[in-house]
Amino acid sequence: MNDAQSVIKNGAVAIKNGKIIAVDKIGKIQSSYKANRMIPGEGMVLMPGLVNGHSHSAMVLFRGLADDLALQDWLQNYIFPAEAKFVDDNFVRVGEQLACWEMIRGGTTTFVDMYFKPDVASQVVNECGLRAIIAPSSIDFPSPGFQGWDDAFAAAVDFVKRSKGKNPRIIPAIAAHAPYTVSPENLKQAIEAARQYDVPLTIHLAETKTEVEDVQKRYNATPVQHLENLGFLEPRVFAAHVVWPNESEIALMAKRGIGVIHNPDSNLKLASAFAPIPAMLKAGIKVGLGTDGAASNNVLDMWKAIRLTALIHKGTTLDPTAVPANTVLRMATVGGAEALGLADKIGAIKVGLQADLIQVELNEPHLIPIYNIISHLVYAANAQDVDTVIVDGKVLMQKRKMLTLDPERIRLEATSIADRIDAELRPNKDAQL
Ligand SMILES: CSC[C@H]1O[C@@H](n2cnc3c(O)ncnc32)[C@H](O)[C@@H]1O
Ligand SMILES: [Zn+2]
Repeated sequence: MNDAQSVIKNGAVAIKNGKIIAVDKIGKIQSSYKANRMIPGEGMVLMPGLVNGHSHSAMVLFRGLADDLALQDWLQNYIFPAEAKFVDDNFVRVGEQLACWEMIRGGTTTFVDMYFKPDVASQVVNECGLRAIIAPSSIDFPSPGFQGWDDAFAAAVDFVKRSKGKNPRIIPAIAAHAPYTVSPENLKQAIEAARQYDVPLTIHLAETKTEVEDVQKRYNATPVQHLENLGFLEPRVFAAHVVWPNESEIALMAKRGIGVIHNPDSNLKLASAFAPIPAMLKAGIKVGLGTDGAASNNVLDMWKAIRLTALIHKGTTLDPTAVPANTVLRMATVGGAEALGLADKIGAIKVGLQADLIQVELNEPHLIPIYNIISHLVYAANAQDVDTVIVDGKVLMQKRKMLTLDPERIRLEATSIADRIDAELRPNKDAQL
């Protein structure tokens, strides 16, 4: 994922103080460096860790709770009520641990968490060793722990002020839910705070046709144009979904330099439609990939997002070259890093970048033979093939064994929370079965 997209056979990487200091053939690396620790890589590909640009991590505890619904019905009638009832510190602690376990297992090394209880989320991220943008989310009506926008937003800004620059792996950010749930005045507050504290800002944008119609009716503008009218669009902003932009909005997003995070699984499951990714890439928009939360996916599996991205746009455009394999792999790594404003730190195997790397095993039958490694990573590999995960030079998983989290304890705690949710939401579950 360097500029030339080079593939080095029998390569090696030297890491010092969490950074990549050399990339070359193994012979050259071994003759130039003496390592305290060597991680073997025979039969594996070493690649940059995956960048999940949009998730609501702790929602893993709502996985499978409400399927086969359209976004507004899903949110208003199932997810918001469940969040009001169950999301507290313990829910986020256990949910975040479960999400981090799933993401490390599948080779994600950086993720964006747009959710609640950012201090709890940050503690889990700090302990498990991943890299994250933690974006506590504000919305105009009551959300877990808050009455409405004012107190939620004040707490989010307080989190940003307290945590900025404290931990190089945790980047605080501002998040406003969406143009249909946040007033124009509050959207302006959000971008002003992001500017004042020099942090990223994320938002759900143009996700459904209903949103476009609603925003048009209320503000006499389509969603992206509405944000432009508020002076909201600039390179620190990255928007999730953007399924329904018109041509002039695509040009506008490119001109303003905002990032877009494509979430194909969620867009298909909530029947939102297909985002015009080929047109956005052609316009020069920085496009990354995300999973969205596990209540609308239902897994935090970037390989699934990669595969879907490579396939669906061929189908919608009737063009097999619409989004080629190397472009999709770029979107899942360095392209995502660019969209999040992190390309100076992560996304590629390049000297000077942080050592956020994964090893993918190539010995399973679905990966034999190998003519083209990029083809395999996009069209054939899956999360179970990830063998080793390294972030900032620290090994978080090796030989598929989690080194920084306790899966057995997480499984027990997650199951016990889910049992309580199930008992409250479906008291007569056994009778239904
Ligand atoms: C205030 S941001 C967190 C908020 O967003 C909800 N959410 C999860 N997925 C989506 C989506 O695809 N579109 C809009 N909102 C979504 C989540 O449940 C939280 O309440
Ligand atoms: Zn989302």
